[in-house]
Order: sequence, then structure tokens, then C-alpha cells
Amino acid sequence: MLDFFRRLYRAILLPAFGAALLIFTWASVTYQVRQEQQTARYEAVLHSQSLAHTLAEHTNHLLRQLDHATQLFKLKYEETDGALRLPEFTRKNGLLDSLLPTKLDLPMAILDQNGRVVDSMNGYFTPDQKHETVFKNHASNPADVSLVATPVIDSRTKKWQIQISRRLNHANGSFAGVIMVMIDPAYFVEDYDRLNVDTGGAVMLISRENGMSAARIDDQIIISDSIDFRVAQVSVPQPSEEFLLKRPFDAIDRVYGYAEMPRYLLTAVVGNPTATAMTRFYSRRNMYYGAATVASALVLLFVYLLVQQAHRLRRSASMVIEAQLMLRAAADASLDAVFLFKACRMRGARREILDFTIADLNERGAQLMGYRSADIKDKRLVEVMPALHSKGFVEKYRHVLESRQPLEEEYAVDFLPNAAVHWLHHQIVPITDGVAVNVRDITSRKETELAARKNQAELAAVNDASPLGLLRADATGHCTYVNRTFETITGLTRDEALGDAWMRAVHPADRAVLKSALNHMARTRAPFQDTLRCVHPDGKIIWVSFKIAAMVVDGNVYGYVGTVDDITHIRKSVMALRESESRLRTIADTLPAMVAYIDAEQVYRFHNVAYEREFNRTGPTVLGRSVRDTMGAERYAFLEPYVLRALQGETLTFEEDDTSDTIERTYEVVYIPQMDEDGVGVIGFHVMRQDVTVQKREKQRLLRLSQVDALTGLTNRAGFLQKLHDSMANSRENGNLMAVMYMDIDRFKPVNDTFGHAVGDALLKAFSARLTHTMRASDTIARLGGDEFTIIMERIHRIDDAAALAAKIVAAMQADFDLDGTVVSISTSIGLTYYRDEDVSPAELLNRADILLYEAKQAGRNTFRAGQVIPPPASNAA
Ligand SMILES: Nc1nc2c(ncn2[C@@H]2O[C@H](COP(=O)(O)OP(=O)(O)OP(=O)(O)O)[C@@H](O)[C@H]2O)c(=O)[nH]1
Repeated sequence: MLDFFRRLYRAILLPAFGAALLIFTWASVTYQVRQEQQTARYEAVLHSQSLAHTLAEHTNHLLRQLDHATQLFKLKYEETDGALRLPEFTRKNGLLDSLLPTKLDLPMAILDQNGRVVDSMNGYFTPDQKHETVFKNHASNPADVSLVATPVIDSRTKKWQIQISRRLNHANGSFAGVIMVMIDPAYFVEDYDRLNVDTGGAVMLISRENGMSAARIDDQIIISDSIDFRVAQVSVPQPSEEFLLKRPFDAIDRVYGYAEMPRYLLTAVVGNPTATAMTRFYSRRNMYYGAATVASALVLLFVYLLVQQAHRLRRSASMVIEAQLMLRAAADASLDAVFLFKACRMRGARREILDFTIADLNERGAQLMGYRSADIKDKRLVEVMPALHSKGFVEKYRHVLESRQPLEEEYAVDFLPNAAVHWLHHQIVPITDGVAVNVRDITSRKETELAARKNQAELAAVNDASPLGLLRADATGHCTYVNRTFETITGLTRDEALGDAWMRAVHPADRAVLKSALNHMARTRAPFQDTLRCVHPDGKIIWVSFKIAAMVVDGNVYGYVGTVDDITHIRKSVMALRESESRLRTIADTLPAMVAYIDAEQVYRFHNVAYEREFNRTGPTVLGRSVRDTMGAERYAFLEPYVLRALQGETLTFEEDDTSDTIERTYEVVYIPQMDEDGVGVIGFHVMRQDVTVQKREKQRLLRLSQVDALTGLTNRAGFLQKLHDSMANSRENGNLMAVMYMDIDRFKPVNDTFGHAVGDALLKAFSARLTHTMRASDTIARLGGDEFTIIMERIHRIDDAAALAAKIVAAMQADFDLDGTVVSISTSIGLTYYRDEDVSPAELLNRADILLYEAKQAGRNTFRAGQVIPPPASNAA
């Protein structure tokens, strides 16, 4: 409510002041105008009165002259004893001319003592006037006085006439008659010009008796038998009287003045047109009103400007308040601590600054100091945080305030209550008798910067430690950075390399390569890699591999990064390697064997011509293809286990049969793994593949030879032992029962001794043949040596089958042998042993059979002895 009235007061104060000023101005002007109007009217009335007096004097004069004329007539009349007549009296240069101008042609008449008109001129008179009051008065009154009659309207001329009459006497003094002179009052008012009346002015004579009037307005004569008027008393500025017509003649308003003529009962009235009479006043009034209008306009303008100004001021004030509130809000919402410090000065002339008072602060600022803002507002810094004094901050505030130069700096702190804050940034700005301080916690940023600097230093160290030369260039190709390795490789110092000079390091013949690389980069923005030569200042040629990539942001290249690698040694090594490779390839190509190298991905990386020939035979090119693709699914299924073993690091040799041709061929394949540099991982394997078909056949032949007894054609001891080993393994694997017989020819020595060694040999052959016929084809018959034979019987279904066969052999050998005419009779002894899933070696098993043979020999020969059969395991039995 109070605010409403305050606003209302502010809103209407200036307009009210302006209105009051206007009212006062206009009231003053109106009052002044009114005063001047009254004065002007008064003066106009006086002027009219003056003219009226002039008119009255003129009229009085004429009427007196008329009176004198009647007196003169009376005198001459009575001197002539009544003989004087009017023509004589009014003749030119006569008596009347001496008094009145002849031109008046005044109506005149002479009445005798009976009231009859005896002479008249210039007008009509009633012939008998003895009953007229005037006549009676003269007849009855001998006094020589003139009588002025009340104006009357001449019935004939319709003119207003003033009649002056005088008694005529005889010589004896008796009544002789009356001289009468009539005058038209219009004559008085006709003398209009003499009055100096304004145009439109009115000159009037009014009869006080009957209200008749004669008036002249300009050239117009107005006769009225009645006129209604009144006299107003005017008291301002001085007492006066104004003549006012109740019914004006015309529309012209006039200021009238009047003068009474009591003797003739007439009133002279002169009226000047108000417009003329008040001209000066009107002019002054217009001037006043004009001035007032101008003043009003000025006042209005002034008030308007003041209102505007006030509005602007209020708005400015409002904006200032709003700005203050916003600043306050901004300060409160600020992430920074904001303080306003006011100076505390020493009393005295010097007014030295001793301390600062916290005039204002936001909550963040209070938190920074470890308080709430309300607790420390208006307190001095020395009370709140003495460290600001001891650490020199107050001195800085003082300096900023006195120098009026803002100060901005970053600094480390260790005195704040919040120990986590290590770094602050403050900005000190001078204000009126104080400073505004904005403080920001930049600990995080500083730590980030420190980390960034560390990273930068680390990066610089990494760059310098990099085996690669590094170069950075801007978008125009100007070099902005090179590392130490770049200096080493190119032979240029960093200062020499910056800008465009780094191009000097490139061999002149290879600069085109570099330019084409840069053009390629600019066009495609794809990384570019190539090799070129650098020339050291001493002329040494360095081969480098360089790679350039564009730094692209938002589709625009803002620079390039390049790496330079000294590949001089590598190049030499590569050249040497290539030479070595070439030699190796030549050697490999001259080898009949197929040589290849397969990597860990099972892809062919190398093969010799023989390999090529082998696979060209089947069509596809090998290099770069996988083993599976090259070999086909079927062959790969066979090879895969070997390939995987080789990739596990195993060196292995195996045979591969190739049945794709009409002739079955056998290849010996050797896989030799290639270990990586650390000797742990396998990065591939070498393949040596050679056709061993011929060798295998020969080998088989030799093998066969090595396992056959030359005399009997039976399997020899080596073959027997191999077979026994394989059979035992097969028995163990399948759970089959097998038997081994060990037999010896009884008393063979005497045969040799009796018939010779040749017969002995023949017996051995015949014994073998009989034995072979006795046994199954699946049984293996061997001659261990001398007269000792063994038989391996596999997959025996019944135990008795082996014993029965042993008996059969014993029986079969009892028959004589006819050896080309030499009949020999022998017998044989047999040791029979069984085997099934035992942990027994072949030699041991054979030893068992030998023991049983020995038992058979001991039993008298020509018989056999069988061992025990070990029952099958419980699980198997079941
Ligand atoms: N003709 C011939 N005799 C051989 C051959 N190898 C070994 N002998 C002889 O065969 C004889 C084997 O005799 P033994 O088995 O020891 O004796 P044995 O006379 O058969 O007596 P028992 O076996 O006890 O009945 C020896 O006299 C050898 O010299 C050979 O290849 N040919």
C-alpha cells in the first residue's frame, strides 16, 4: 500500500507541479487581462464620455445660439414694434446669420397673441396653437425666458424636433406673441466628423423626457421614439458611469459615454465600437495570452522533460537496482569467491590504509575462508584471516586501490581451512575506496596443467628417445617441430630444420618423391609411405623410410605429422638377405625335393621350383594360399595333424602316399618348425617333400631280405621278433589269445655228422616245408637259427587248438624225410606258451616257450609241453 502511494506520489508530483504552475500562470494572466480589460473599458468609457461631453457642449452651444436667435428676434421684433418678419430675419447676411449658419434652414414660426401662426418658414406649424402648453406658458408668463419644449415628432416630416420659443411683447410690454424655432436634433449628431468618432461609432442625443433619440452611425441616421438604456456604475479602476443600451441598434458592440444637458433635458451619448476602443487592450490581451501560451508550452515541455528525465532516472535507478540484484545473484551463483573489501584508514591527515573490511561476499567466498557469509560480513580481514596480512595480500589490495591498476595473478596457498585447495587465481579490481576481489580455486586446473606438462615432457622425452625421426608441419608444409632422432638422421639441427629448410636434407633426386607425397596428402588425406635418401652435410647418404599423415579437424587439414626411419642398415641387410635368398632359391630350385615354407596361418610363403612343378601339375598357384586350399579337403584331412604338430614345435617326418596318379607314389615329408627370435613361439615350418617311392621299394625289399631265413625261406629271428612284438601289441589291444611255439629238431647233430652238412641243410628245408604245410597261412613260422623254429598263432579261439596243432606238428615230423635219396628220420620237441594282455616282453615270452621246450626235451623229446593260460581279466570275462 505504501509502495502504491509512493509510486503515485512519484507519478503525479511533477504533473501536479506543472498543472499548478499552469493554473497560477493562467490565473495571473487572466487576472491581469481582466484588470487591463476593466482599465481599457474604463478608459474607453472615459473616451466616449469625453466625446459625449464634446457633443453635449456642441449641442448646448447650438441650442444656446438658438436661444440667442429667439432673443435677438424678440429684440428686433419689439424694436420694430412687431413688424419684423422671418424672411427679413433669416435673410442672407441678416440677423440670424450672425448667430447661426443660414444653411440650417431651421423651421421657424411667429405666433400672434392669439396663438395663430402669422409667419413661418422651413416647416409646417399648426396654424392655431393657442391651446398649446408652450403658448399658454408664454402668454401667462411675462418673464423673458425661452422655453425648450420636449422633443416631439413632427407629424408631417416625421422628424424629431426640439422646439425653442420665446415670448414677444408689444412696446408696452404686453403679450404680442411667440417666436418659435424648431431644430432637428439630427443636426447635432450630423456633426459626426468633428467628434472624431471611430468607424462604426454611434453619436446619439436622447430626450430624457420621452426617450426619443437621434443617432448617427457612420452615414446612417437613426431616429427612434423610444430608447431603453441604463446607466451602470463602474468602480474599477475608478468610480465612473457607463451608458448601456438595453436594445442595441445593431450587432456592433460599443462602449458608450454620456453627458447630461439638464437645461434641455437631453443626454448626449457617444459610443465607440468596443472592438476599436479595446484594440490596444485586445492586442495586449493577445500578447498576454500568447505569452501565457508560450509559457504554458514551456512549462508543459519542461514538465514533460522532467517527467521523462524522472522516468529515465527511475528506470536507470531501477536498472541499477536490478543490475545490483543481478550482480548479487551472479556473485552468489558464481563458481568463484567474490569479495568487496572497503578500506579502513588511519585517522588523521595521511589517512593511511590499515586494513580492509569485508563489505560484501558470496557464500563461496565465505566457504573459502571457512565461515558463513553472515558471520564475517563487515568484519576486518585481520580478524577473519590474519594470513592475508602476513602473506602480503592486504598490501596488494592497498596497492591496487592506490594505483587504480587491476591485478591478476595465480598463487599457491597453504593457509586456507580447506587443505584441499592449493592453488588460487585472484583478480583485484579497484572500486570506490576499496577493492573487488574475485578468487577462483584453480587447484584442479593446476594439477591438470602439471600433469599436462609432465605428459608434454614425457612426450618430448619419448619423441627424443624414439628411434623414429618425428616431424610436424603446418598446413603449408612449414616444419614446426622435429625431434632429436630427426636431427641425427637428417644431419640438420632443429633450428636448421624448422620452416622450409628441412627439404635441404632430402636428396635432390628424391625431392620429387616428397613433393608427390605432399600432393598426395593434400589430395587424398590418406597416409603416405615411401622411401627416399637423405644427404648429410658431409655427403653421407642415408636411406629413410618416411610416413606422413595429415592432421584433419572438421574436414580441414591443419598440419602434417611425419616419421622418418633410418633404414640404411636394414636396407643393407635386406639387400644381403635378398642376395642370400636368391642364392638359397637357386639352391632350392636345383634340389629335386620340394621345399616350401608355411607360416603359422598355414599359408605358403615360399616354395621352390620343384614344389611349383608339383602343384602346377594340379593347376593352382601355391604361394600365398593356404595348405587347405592348395591340397584340397581330403589331403588336408590327412596332413592337418602333422601340420598342427609342426606348429606346436615338433620336428617330424612322415610318409605320404599319393594315389592320384596311376602309379602309387610315396613321398617322405619332413616338417621342421621355425621358431621365432625368442625361441619359444612357432612362426611357421619348413617343408621338405621328396619322392621316396623307389627308395621305399628298395627298403621294403631289403627289409624283407633282412627278415627271411636264407636257407628255408622262413622268417628269420629278426623278422620273428618284429612279428612277435606286433602280435603281442595286437593281442593286448584286442584281447585276443595268442600262442608261441618254440621247437627244436631232436638229435639233428647226428644227421650232420652222419650224412653231411648238405643233408643237414636239406633236412632243415624239408622240415620247414612240412611245417609250413602243417600250419595255417595266418600263422607265422620262423627259423631262429640252427635247428630251432618258432610259430606264432594269433587270434586263437580255443586253447586246445594250439595244443592240438603242437601235437599235430610232433606227429607230422615223425615221418621220414626223403632227402634226394637219403632217408632221414627225426622228431621234434615243442614248448607251447600262451599270451593275452600280460605285461610281458617278447623276449620273456619267448623264454617261457624255451623253458617249456627244455621240459619237452627233458621228457624224452618227440613231444610238446604247453604252459598255463592266464584267464582273461574279470571285466573282459564278464
Ligand atoms: N647241416 C647243418 N647243420 C647245422 C646248421 N646249423 C647248425 N647245425 C648243426 O646242428 C647241430 C645241432 O645240434 P644240437 O641241437 O645242439 O644237438 P642235437 O644233436 O640236435 O641234440 P638235441 O637237440 O639235444 O636232440 C649242431 O651239430 C650244428 O653243427 C646248418 O645250417 N646246417
